[in-house]
Amino acid sequence: MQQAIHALILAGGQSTRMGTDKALLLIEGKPLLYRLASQTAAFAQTVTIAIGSPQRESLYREALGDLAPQVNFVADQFPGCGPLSGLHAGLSVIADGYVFVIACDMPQVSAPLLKQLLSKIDSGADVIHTADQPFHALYQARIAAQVQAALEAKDYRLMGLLNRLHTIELAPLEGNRSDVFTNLNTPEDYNKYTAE
Ligand SMILES: Nc1nc2c(ncn2[C@@H]2O[C@H](COP(=O)(O)OP(=O)(O)OP(=O)(O)O)[C@@H](O)[C@H]2O)c(=O)[nH]1
Repeated sequence: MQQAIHALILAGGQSTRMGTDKALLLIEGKPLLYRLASQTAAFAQTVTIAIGSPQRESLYREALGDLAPQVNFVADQFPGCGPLSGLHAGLSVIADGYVFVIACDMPQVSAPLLKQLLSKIDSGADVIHTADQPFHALYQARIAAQVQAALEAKDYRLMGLLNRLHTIELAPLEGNRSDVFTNLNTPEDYNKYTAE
């Protein structure tokens, strides 16, 4: 069965540890958000950014420049509830198919990870993830209602949600996993990454 593949970038956090908006950090002269939108647009039918607060849209449009018209921006319906709220907001506006979810503080879409996840889409599972990082994974758009139920119950744990869904957990990715799952949470993370 042919499955549509979409991308969802979670970008509604507070960046407290970084002290400045992580989505706008410059890597090789481009904002992180721009890099991820461009990398995901290369394989995804649509790219959605879960921006948290609607006030961020104009700032992020500016950061995306020429890519902005290709991107959907969606605000959280459960503000302040963390990444699960961003997952909910994104899945709610995507009609069907699988959604590749990535955090805005991850500097790189990993081709090997994507390939491993996509190898299982014929299963039709609700979620396909590796043992490394269950949020950075493929989610069926149709599970938006279950994510909403978890948020309404104030249960913000991803593992609690996954336990109620049909999931496929793949073995940890081989090779240097820090390349794939690196995320930039602090100024030290950013300085180290950009110095490499
Ligand atoms: N849409 C949305 N995304 C969120 C929310 N909270 C976190 N995220 C995103 O989820 C990813 C992981 O977030 P964290 O690093 O745990 O939190 P953060 O708020 O970004 O950073 P800290 O304030 O330093 O904890 C990042 O891409 C965030 O932008 C939220 O409430 N809504």
